[in-house]
Amino acid sequence: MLEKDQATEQERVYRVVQIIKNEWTRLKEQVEVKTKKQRQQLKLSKEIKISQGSTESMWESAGELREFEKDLMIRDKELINSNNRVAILEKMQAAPYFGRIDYHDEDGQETIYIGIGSLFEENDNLVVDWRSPIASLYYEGNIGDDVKIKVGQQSLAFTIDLKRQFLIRDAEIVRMLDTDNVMGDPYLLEVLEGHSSYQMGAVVSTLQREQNQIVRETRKAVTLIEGVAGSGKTVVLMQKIAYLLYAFRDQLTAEEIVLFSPNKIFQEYISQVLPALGELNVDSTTFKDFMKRKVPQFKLVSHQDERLTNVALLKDSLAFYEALKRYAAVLKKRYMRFADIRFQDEVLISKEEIAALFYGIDSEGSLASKLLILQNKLLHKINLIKVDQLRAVWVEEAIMNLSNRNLRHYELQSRNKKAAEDELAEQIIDTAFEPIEQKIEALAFVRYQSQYIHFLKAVPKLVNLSDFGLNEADWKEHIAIVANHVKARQLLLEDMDAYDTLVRLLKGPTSAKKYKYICLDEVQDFSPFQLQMLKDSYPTARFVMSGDLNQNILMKRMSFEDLKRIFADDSFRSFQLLTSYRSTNEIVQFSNSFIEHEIPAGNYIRSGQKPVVIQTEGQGDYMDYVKRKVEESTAAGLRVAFIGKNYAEAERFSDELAEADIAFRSVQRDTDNSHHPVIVIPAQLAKGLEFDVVFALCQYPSQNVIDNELQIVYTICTRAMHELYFMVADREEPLLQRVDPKNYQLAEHESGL
Ligand SMILES: Nc1ncnc2c1ncn2[C@@H]1O[C@H](COP(=O)(O)OP(=O)(O)OP(=O)(O)O)[C@@H](O)[C@H]1O
Repeated sequence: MLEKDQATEQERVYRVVQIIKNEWTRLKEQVEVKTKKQRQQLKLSKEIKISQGSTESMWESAGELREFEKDLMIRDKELINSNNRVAILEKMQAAPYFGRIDYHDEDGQETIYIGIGSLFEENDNLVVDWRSPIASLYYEGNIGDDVKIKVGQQSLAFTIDLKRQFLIRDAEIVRMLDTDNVMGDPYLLEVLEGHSSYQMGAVVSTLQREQNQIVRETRKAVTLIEGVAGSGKTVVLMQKIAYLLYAFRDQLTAEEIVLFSPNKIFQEYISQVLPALGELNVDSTTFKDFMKRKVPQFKLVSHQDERLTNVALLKDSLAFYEALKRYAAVLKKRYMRFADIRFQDEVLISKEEIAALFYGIDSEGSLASKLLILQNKLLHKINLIKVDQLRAVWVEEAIMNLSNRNLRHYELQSRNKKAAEDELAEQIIDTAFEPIEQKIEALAFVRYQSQYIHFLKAVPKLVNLSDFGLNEADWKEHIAIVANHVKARQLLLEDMDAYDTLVRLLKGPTSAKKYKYICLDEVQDFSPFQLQMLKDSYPTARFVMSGDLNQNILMKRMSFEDLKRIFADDSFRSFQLLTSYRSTNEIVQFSNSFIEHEIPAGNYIRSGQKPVVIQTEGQGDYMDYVKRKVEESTAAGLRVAFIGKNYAEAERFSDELAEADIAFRSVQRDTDNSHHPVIVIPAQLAKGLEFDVVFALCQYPSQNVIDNELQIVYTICTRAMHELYFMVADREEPLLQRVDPKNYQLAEHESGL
């Protein structure tokens, strides 16, 4: 029966693919023509700019220019949409859809096919976009289920008669399956049993019901996707971005979304997910890069010590953020650091005068608005000074120094020597004062760096240092370090955050970008300060965050309490994903030994071999065993990662591997290339990634205490999809003591098997 069906389905695939091809060819031609036209228009608009000669023609062409630019922008949008569509159609030519649902209600029976984009032939909907409301049926139900879905404001109920999944490659149906409740989701299993890859792909055909519900929730201003390792938090976040772009396509563009990832390796790992769904222009960045762009005058320096110091913990905290805000409020009354405004090596308006003007302003508004008033007052003052300067000696000298030709030109224009000289003097003064006015407009009369150091000095009065295990002497010592950094034009990330926040409090919001959605993956690695800062910098933005507070590698920085405080005024919804799709049941069980609190059980999806414990002390040559396993794995096309608890341990093991003559690549920085079948990597850089085979390097005696060791080990183990090897010095290792012996096996070289 299914075979006969397959022939019919294959016929349909051919027909649909032909229609896709036709649309693709047509659209691609259109895009080429449009791009060419746009280039010509751009050239034209440049020429118009150049022709801006006399005042009159300048106004004419400025109007013209605006028209052109408006037109270009609309065209640009169209072009972006067409480009996205071409990308989707290109993918759909190979696999036009992945699912079919037959359903009925009292009005009759319907069949829909679901793919990554929609396709019409006249009024016939040949493929339905996976993000459309009706496509929810595919994710929400199975044969025989009555499923309610929301279409606009309406809630509709349908009964599902058939759920068919396709695997189509190059327009050929490779496999086709009718699924029911009993079988579960065989496709999912097949996908999960496959090998890891260097880049994550889109997950649309096997998105699970609980994931689909998160993807489609759009009402709340803040969404937190919480879940155990490997439960698809990143998958859901990415699919959600694609969903938002579809659901709000009339109001939201890709440029209005920003996606933060924890590091560059991860950024690259997920970089193809959205393009695979036809969304090409979402801004993806790491927080470090984002800050580097915001504070370009400083170089970013990293901590010498991997551990988060108490000082860093303080600077990452909400208490520090609030201290900064309180400090800014005090600045309205005192402590502002102004610089003299100078002209021709002389003080034009002294810092004392500026301060008197500033504190004399009676304003209930923010510090920034008070500074704006000061700015206007200063500009006004400059205007008065300019009038005063009309007869100044330096102006007369400048006129004298002008060539006769220039002078003649002015005299001819005004036909009056006196008026010509006045006009000239004004021009000379305007030019001379322009840089000063620009500085005032840029609020450059505030000494931001000195103000920041002054804030740091005030911190002991604003924060209880002892809450962070610090005393005044520690703090003083730290200020000296920051002052040296500033002198050398460099800052630590947390100083960049605080410095930029102080500048924002002084200048008001300065960012040109207006993000409507801010998406954060691995939110637990952000500091509360950073999150609050994003929230205040983009007050109208909505937030979608995903994270696992069990994997708080960078110490307990973000807590639920912090999140609740930051988003206290917003509608907030958090979801929990409890099933790990990445790792085998055995790996999940083993890894759970490192979680200190109770976790609700998720579903077990698939089985594999028990994790293997390798003892490195007194058990013969374990490196022979490691070498054999690596060779077997790479021969089978599996990717292997040796993951250390920190940079030093990864480096120590790199030496051992090199000695054992095993080919590998060491990844020690987030700009290193991680594309190699065998890598050695510290946990900090492996977050979010996954490998077929993982060796957890826990055999080294700790040289210094590792904070959050359990969370780090949990993260390491949960990077494994199929095989986990846990390397310890011996069975007395406290970490191993946490694991029930029935959840692991010993390496063959030890058990003598
Ligand atoms: N519905 C699904 N269908 C197929 N694969 C899935 C599904 N959900 C998750 N996966 C796969 O499971 C793996 C883990 O997903 P993902 O990286 O999104 O999890 P995570 O919760 O972000 O993990 P971690 O917190 O450990 O980084 C990926 O390979 C992903 O493709």
